[in-house]
Amino acid sequence: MSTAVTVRVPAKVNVQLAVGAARPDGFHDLANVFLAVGLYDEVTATSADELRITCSGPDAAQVPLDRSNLAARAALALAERYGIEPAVHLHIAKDIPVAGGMAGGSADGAAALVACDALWGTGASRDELLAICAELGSDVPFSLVGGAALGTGRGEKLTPIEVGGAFHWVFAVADGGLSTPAVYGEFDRLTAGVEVPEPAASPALLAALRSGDSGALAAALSNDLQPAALSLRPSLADTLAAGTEAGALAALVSGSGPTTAFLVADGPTALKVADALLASGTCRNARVAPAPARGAHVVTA
Ligand SMILES: C[C@](O)(CO)[C@H](O)COP(=O)(O)OP(=O)(O)OC[C@H]1O[C@@H](n2ccc(N)nc2=O)[C@H](O)[C@@H]1O
Ligand SMILES: Nc1ncnc2c1ncn2[C@@H]1O[C@H](COP(=O)(O)OP(=O)(O)OP(=O)(O)O)[C@@H](O)[C@H]1O
Repeated sequence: MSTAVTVRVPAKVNVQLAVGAARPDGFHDLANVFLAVGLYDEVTATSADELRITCSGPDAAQVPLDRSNLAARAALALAERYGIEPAVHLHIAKDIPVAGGMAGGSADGAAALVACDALWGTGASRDELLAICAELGSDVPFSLVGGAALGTGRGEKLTPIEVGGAFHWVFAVADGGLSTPAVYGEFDRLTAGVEVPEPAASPALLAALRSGDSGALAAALSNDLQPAALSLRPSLADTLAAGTEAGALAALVSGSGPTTAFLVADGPTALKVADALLASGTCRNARVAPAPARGAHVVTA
């Protein structure tokens, strides 16, 4: 058995987020096309006397260090299932924006699960790990799987999607976060009295992913939460416009926001768009990231 295990886990962007009407349980049925992107957190699990969470990185002060942290919840869930004492120190090296709509907390949950599984030698099957992920949150199973996938139900039922090439992205990190339940609540308010169609994956979008065609993907991107995020944070329209003017093929809010995502033609254009976004003063930071990226995986054991 290892004494320390480090797991690397990517952020995500939703290249399509089709949202249905609110369900009786408060969740929304989705057609959620996830794409993992190369911005990573790393979670290191080390044996300790008791469960302890630490976090480093520029946004570390915004990350809870108690049992509400998704990494802690993942360790507790696995320990309970296998009758193990959750005596582990989980250190999160955080590079994914916090409360940014890029599934940073979900990523840490999936990474902690993989790390504790390896540290404790539980030997849980992939399906068992995925079931625990789904209990932790709607985005957590995708953080485990990575690549690209269609999420149905509340986003937790995954079907992998083949990706035929690399896509280049720029992410504009906003000041402050947006609460995911608040954005879904705003979606409900904006769609009150309107017939919300059943969410369905776009065939053109799936074909664009399969062929690796950036222009076709740009034409098919969509996010039903974008009007809600813009309603709560109108200044995001300026960021979207700045990236488009700088040469992005397309711009959209990442998931529930407030991070905005820009699909670009190639690596040099990505650097140019990132520079222009920073110079525009409409965001706190701009990050370049390739896609697709691998799901949660052990890097040192
Ligand atoms: C916006 C997305 O990031 C897109 O991938 C996800 O849908 C959100 O996934 P998440 O952060 O893992 O969300 P969860 O922790 O499962 O749920 C948080 C809250 O978001 C809302 N929620 C989430 C997922 C969903 N399909 N419908 C919802 O209405 C609910 O108010 C829920 O209480
Ligand atoms: N490991 C974690 N990292 C960051 N935030 C966490 C973590 N665990 C719990 N949280 C809490 O979750 C909230 C949302 O953080 P997170 O970074 O996951 O948002 P998000 O990227 O918008 O999520 P999503 O895209 O899945 O909706 C934070 O404000 C924080 O209180």
